[in-house]
Amino acid sequence: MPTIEFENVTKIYGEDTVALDDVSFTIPEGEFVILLGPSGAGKSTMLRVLNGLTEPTEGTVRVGDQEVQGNRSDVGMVFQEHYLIESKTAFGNALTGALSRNSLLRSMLGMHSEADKLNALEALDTVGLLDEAGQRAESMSGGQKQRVGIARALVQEPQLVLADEPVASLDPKAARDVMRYLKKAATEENLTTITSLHQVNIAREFGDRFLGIRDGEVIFDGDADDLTMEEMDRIYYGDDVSGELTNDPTGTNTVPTHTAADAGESA
Ligand SMILES: Nc1ncnc2c1ncn2[C@@H]1O[C@H](COP(=O)(O)OP(=O)(O)OP(=O)(O)O)[C@@H](O)[C@H]1O
Repeated sequence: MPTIEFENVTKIYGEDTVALDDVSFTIPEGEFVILLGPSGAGKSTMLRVLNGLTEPTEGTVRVGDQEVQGNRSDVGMVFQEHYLIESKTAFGNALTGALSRNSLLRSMLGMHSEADKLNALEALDTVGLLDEAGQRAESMSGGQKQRVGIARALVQEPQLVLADEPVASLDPKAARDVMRYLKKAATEENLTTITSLHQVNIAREFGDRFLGIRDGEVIFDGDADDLTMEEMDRIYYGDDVSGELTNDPTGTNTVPTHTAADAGESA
């Protein structure tokens, strides 16, 4: 699996919306990285630049020794919405991950190779859903559907996995389950994985490394021990406002998305 490298990457939307501001970092192979930051900080843009859906205005993004140019089929994506085909089984949905490797005709005819089928079953096993392989997506829980989404990404045989708020719409227990399986898959396959998350406590449990993004800049780069509550305050509320997270009465530290960034201060 390749190293990821951002070198002085800037992304400006339209005339003057600076989503990424001269961002540089390197992620070694197999690392499980979590992006933290308020709404509008630039996390999704970072993921989109990595899978080639968005082109940087300046700078270079490399996966391995190749510069990212255009959409990549070797990146496994997991989204907040699972985008499963509800009428298909878990197995059928996982198999769609093989589409990018097969011809359109073969795919339309449902002619999947034995290797693809085996891959799909192994991927479902990895996310703990082998017994549910024959169950239709429409009858699965939100957490199970997200795990099928992870299986589908694994069947793609990706070089890296990017997950954009994969547990945002789940309750805390289901969210932990999904993250546990995502981490397990990444560890078993030594997959470099980058996930954006708003649930701070869940993030701390699973991340090897955290990048704190604010106003398009990486203002924190460290592990769970470095990620103190003061650092979290700085990432989510900036240098001016503090104490919001440290005083969180619920103890869940699920970061509200209605931060200053929403009010347009980051644009
Ligand atoms: N397609 C686009 N066109 C114009 N501006 C955009 C576009 N996509 C994002 N932006 C702007 O770029 C900035 C960064 O947005 P981005 O979606 O990357 O943030 P984010 O950290 O992922 O936020 P969230 O947590 O809400 O998903 C914001 O100011 C946003 O409004």
